[in-house]
Amino acid sequence: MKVAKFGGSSVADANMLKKVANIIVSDPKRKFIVVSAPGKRNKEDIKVTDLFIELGNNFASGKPIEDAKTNILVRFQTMLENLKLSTELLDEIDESINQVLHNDSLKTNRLDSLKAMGEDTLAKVLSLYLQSLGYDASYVNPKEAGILVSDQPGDAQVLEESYDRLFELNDREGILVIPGFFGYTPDGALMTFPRGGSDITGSIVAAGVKAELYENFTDVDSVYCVNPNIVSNPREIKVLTYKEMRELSYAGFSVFHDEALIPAFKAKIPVCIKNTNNPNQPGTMIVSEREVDPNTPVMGIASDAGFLSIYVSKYLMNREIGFGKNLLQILVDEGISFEHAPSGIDDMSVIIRENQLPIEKEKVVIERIQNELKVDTVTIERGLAMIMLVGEKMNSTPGVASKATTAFENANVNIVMINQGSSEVSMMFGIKEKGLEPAVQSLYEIFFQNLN
Ligand SMILES: Nc1ncnc2c1ncn2[C@@H]1O[C@H](COP(=O)(O)OP(=O)(O)O)[C@@H](O)[C@H]1O
Ligand SMILES: N[C@@H](CC(=O)OP(=O)(O)O)C(=O)O
Repeated sequence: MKVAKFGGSSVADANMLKKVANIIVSDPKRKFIVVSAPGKRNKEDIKVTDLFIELGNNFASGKPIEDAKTNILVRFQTMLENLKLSTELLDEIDESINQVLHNDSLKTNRLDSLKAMGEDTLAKVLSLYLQSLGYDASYVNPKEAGILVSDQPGDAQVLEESYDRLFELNDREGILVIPGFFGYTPDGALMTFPRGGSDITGSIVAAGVKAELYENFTDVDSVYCVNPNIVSNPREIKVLTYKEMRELSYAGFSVFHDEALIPAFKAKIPVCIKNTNNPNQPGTMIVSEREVDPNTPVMGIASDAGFLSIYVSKYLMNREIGFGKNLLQILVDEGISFEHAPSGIDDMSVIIRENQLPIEKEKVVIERIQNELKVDTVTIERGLAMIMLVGEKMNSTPGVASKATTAFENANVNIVMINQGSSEVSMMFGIKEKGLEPAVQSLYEIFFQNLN
């Protein structure tokens, strides 16, 4: 049996849901269906999850919630009407919103309960639609499915005991439609995964039911070796390893959530990324091992903006036992997670996502580093972008770094930092944000343009 997950773009409106239903029923092995909340119908549109977040934030700050609520209800109303389904579900959404907003025991995870309603409602809509077409389909809530998670609002992690519970879904008849993006703590509290986390649900379900394949349907024919919004018509990737895909997603390939690889990887379930608008295309397979073409040691170029670097220097830092630990401990104390920490003899940089260290918090962090670590210099540089080259055999192929630096030079982009990943499959470059697009385009040209 297969697990098929449909992302926000695949369930954005009634027309897309018709395509989704056709895909599901065209293969009887597609028994376990995981869905996102309706995503953007066009570039200017707003994702339903973002509407729920707006509603929750407005409520928390005492602002009116009516506009966001109306937008959500209209979105589902249009969908239900175009699918010729009853609109009774709208009263249920309205009622659920009110319950969540006025139940004080939900204070710590109220936003999670709201965010989850997008996927929850969509799963109900899709199962009703499949039933209206005459198929045996049912909505299965993640609690009923057995998805147990840690008590971390907006950042939940699956608990191991989920997998045995999920396996029991194999005994159920018909097509099972499960909302993605959330699970429940053992105490019964709803928690969401990080943003984009329906991919994670799909992977957990695939591992739990021991699926033969996890199909992840999105809006592109395949994973490309570079973000298609930066380079037009880039080279398609046919096969990737889990490790390569995880590195690439972590560093900016938004097509698949980086945390979604692990459950599938551990259970050895192959993943296939496919296009809902073009389902007959083979898509991209993600597997344990692949043959390496010596001409393409670099499989992909990932990039992301919105980073900052804390640069610290101190004479004889190399001789001071525990310096790195103490620096990172300050970040732990301040609740800041870091991404990379390249270091030299007398200096060390810590790369952090800008949203982890808002300007208001900067002063405290700098003062603590100065006072507690007695450093010579500490500076913070914002507006950085990271570019990651990824490929399983990249680091045993001579000349990759030199080709990459030539590409930066050709684009006239200065490299602020270089870090070779310890995983040996990636090489990272830090640059100023404004150089991101020219640098990525130049790297693409040097590594991929002349390949067939
Ligand atoms: N390297 C890449 N290959 C394919 N798509 C990419 C890549 N990098 C970024 N993307 C973007 O990811 C999008 C699909 O991811 P996402 O919007 O999360 O899909 P979904 O709505 O299915 O969850 C594509 O439309 C594309 O713009
Ligand atoms: N709807 C959630 C979860 C998700 O996976 O969405 P999408 O499939 O649109 O990336 C979000 O927007 O974060």
